[in-house]
Amino acid sequence: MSAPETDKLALIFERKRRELAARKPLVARAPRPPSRDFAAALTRHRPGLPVNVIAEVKRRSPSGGDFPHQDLVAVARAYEAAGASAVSVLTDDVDFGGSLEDLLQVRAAISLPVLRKDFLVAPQEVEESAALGADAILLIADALEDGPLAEMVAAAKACRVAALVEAHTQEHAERALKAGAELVGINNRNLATLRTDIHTALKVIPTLRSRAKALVAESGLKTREDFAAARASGADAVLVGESLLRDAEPGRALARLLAGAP
Ligand SMILES: O=C(O)c1ccccc1NCC(=O)[C@H](O)[C@H](O)COP(=O)(O)O
Repeated sequence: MSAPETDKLALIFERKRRELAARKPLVARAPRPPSRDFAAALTRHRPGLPVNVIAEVKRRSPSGGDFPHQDLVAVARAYEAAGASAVSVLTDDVDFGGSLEDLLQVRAAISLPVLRKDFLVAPQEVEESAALGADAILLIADALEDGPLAEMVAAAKACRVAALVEAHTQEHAERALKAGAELVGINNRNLATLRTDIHTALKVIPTLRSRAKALVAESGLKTREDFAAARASGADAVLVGESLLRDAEPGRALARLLAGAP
């Protein structure tokens, strides 16, 4: 494996640290809106649905290149109509073509809880995300040391924004719990090599079931069988982006998966 491939996550985090050091603190332009309950959306039992879905919007990704849908608000509205439980918005610009403005616009257009999916490196960014109106943030255990991870989980609790703490291995999932995480995501994508294997989540999630408030299987999920396997492993929700965004109609693609049609 080439160095850039093996080091993708590390490179993103190095860039994020440089960006944070070079900018001024973000100030919200409007009062923080009442937050929407992300944890409840992940754990709500919805009869007839295979699993709760956090449906993702992004313009591109390092592994997937450009996606055909650039109007993220329209896609998010279609996800809501199709039965998504929450929406994830990539706010990283360089690798995903996103922004905080996207997050605000998507949130204003729908009534579901919205996850800020980014590569946050410091408690300041947790506080900024909450002030700007994110209902939830993603933290990546594989890339954060124990101290900063625990500080960021604590910052999220203090400013009442839900923290979904993601890990790619059992070891990092244990670190996430030790840091105080209540919502844990197992990412099937190895963020060093970018390859996905859904068995990653299927193996780790059952070991966490009694220790987390909600569990999420992330990345590489494409079929209703994948959804059912994630649910059977103990996942409350799945996080799905690319397989929906490759469809000419992402909302219809989600509705088909939730309804079980081929
Ligand atoms: O998706 C990438 O290429 C990627 C590269 C480097 C860091 C993170 C990356 N993706 C973040 C995610 O894990 C996904 O956006 C998310 O879990 C949805 O996955 P998918 O359904 O496979 O789009």
